[in-house]
Amino acid sequence: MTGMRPAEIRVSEIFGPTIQGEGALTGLPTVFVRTGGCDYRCSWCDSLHAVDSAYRDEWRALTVEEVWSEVTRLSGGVPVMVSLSGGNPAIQPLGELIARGHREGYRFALETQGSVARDWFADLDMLVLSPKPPSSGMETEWDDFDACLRSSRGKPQTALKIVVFDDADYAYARAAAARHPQLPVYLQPGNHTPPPPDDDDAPIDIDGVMERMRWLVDRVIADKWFEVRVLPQLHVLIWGNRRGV
Ligand SMILES: C[S@@+](CC[C@H](N)C(=O)[O-])C[C@H]1O[C@@H](n2cnc3c(N)ncnc32)[C@H](O)[C@@H]1O
Ligand SMILES: Nc1nc2[nH]cc(C(=O)O)c2c(=O)[nH]1
Ligand code: SF4
Ligand SMILES: [Mg+2]
Repeated sequence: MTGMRPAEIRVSEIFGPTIQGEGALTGLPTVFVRTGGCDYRCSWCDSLHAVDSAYRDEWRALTVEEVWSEVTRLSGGVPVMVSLSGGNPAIQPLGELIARGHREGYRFALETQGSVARDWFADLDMLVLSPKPPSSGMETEWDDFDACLRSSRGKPQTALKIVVFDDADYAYARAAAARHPQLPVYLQPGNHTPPPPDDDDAPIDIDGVMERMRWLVDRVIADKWFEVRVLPQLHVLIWGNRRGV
């Protein structure tokens, strides 16, 4: 139809290139497109500025072309990995953006909790499914999670990435891994200090992250869980919970 504005993407921030700080692609130069809005409210979410509607004023409704011009400007036109995160990026119309970037040789990873499935998951290069353990206060609907896996049609590289704070979370991660024996599993120690609204540079509890890291390593070794990978959030070790890195 003529005169219709193309579908808009609700964007909280676009930043980078920085290094991917989490999971299988840790260390890889990446541009982040962080969308605004989430169907979850994890008690320890470290990206509340992309979740809480108190931050709505900061979010922008952008067309694919507008998002794309920021991504290419940031990367200097050189193809790079683009991570679609949020919030829950699955609630945004991102299929066209992925097609646009692929035409220019960019690659796309998506981070989602697995609550909303989209056909365009099959067009991703990497799908990171991060179901939420008990400490988050959220309940996993495994039917929805399985729908996400079906939508991807086995095309993108796919991984499970689970945040662990305590014993109950660890047991949840074990059960989630057992449900999906075909998926590589990444365990990520939780960081307990989400940024207070106006202070990006608030110190994070690195000692706590390191303590949970040592505890997690001990747990997986004691259980002879030898297929798992245990990784801290590298960007948090380097920059704390600062935005834009
Ligand atoms: C902010 S979320 C956005 C994407 C999507 N909503 C999700 O949760 O997968 C990106 C990643 O950060 C993780 N994360 C959020 N808060 C965290 C915290 N306090 N400590 C460690 N990881 C955290 C999430 O579990 C997820 O794997
Ligand atoms: N460097 C860096 N790596 C990340 N990996 C996942 C992130 C996220 O918040 O989704 C993130 C982030 O915000 N920064
Ligand atoms: S699902 Fe992700 S973005 Fe949403 S509240 Fe939980 S950690 Fe934050
Ligand atoms: Mg983060």
